[in-house]
Amino acid sequence: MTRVSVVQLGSSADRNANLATIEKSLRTAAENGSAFAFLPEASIYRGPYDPVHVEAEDGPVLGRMSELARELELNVVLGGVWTPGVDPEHADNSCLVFDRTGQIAARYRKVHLFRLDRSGEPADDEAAFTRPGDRTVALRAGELTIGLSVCYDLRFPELYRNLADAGATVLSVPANFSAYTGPAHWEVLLRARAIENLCYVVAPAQIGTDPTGFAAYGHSLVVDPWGNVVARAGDEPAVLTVDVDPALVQARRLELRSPQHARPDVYAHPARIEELDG
Ligand SMILES: O=C(O)CNC(=O)[C@H](CS)NC(=O)CCC(=O)C(=O)O
Repeated sequence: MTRVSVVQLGSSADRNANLATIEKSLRTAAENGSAFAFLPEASIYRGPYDPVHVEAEDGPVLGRMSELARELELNVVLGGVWTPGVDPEHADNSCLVFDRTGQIAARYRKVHLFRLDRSGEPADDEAAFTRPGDRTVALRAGELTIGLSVCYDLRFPELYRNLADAGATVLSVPANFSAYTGPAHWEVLLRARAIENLCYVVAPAQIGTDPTGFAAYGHSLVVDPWGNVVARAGDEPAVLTVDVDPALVQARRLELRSPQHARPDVYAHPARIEELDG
């Protein structure tokens, strides 16, 4: 068993205030006896893109995250933070994992960039200020293997199958999911990713509206490998603490072997199109 905490935040554009809230949440996670804390996307800063909010790994903000991980002896999965990308106008949206000594143990750069075109509203277009990543990343961490992703990645099941094939038993989906899509899509997609890969899914989320007017859905969730919701938050800040049992992943995968029954060799070819005449 590995105890993990999933943190729900309502981050703002005030980095110092966010860091103070993050610190409190991490202290709660450590007091609860967790080995891991999962933080949502945009934990450190949530607001309009500006190159001043791109964080260097050896800078003060990520340095503070590293110190906290070391002080609390807590592995910290920092959901999504802007790190230096191709140029100052295009950062990477990175998930960084700090181990309990404060070292960065894994880096994943968000592969799928969010775009939403609602009629009558300016498009949400993450690619305007973000460079997409091009590699999947899973982290072996004691008895768990954690597959990394960020927010909009949730809509792409192939990514999670790739992570499960690499041995992931826990899928991490830190989010700043929109309140527009969330009610219909968030829980359904998270539970589907758990069920189709027979993995735990941990999904820390943002709440509230950021200074750009983006309203987040909240409802952080932990799902077990059978698709059951084992913990859920509402629309308030929260620290959800659960025990994750990798033996349950193995047990369910012996009952139901659907991941092994996948036929990527078949899906590699376009469908044959038949015509119904008359
Ligand atoms: O801009 C930042 O600070 C960090 N990036 C985000 O918050 C991104 C782009 S706005 N949010 C999502 O991917 C939401 C996806 C979503 O809501 C859906 O798939 O329906």
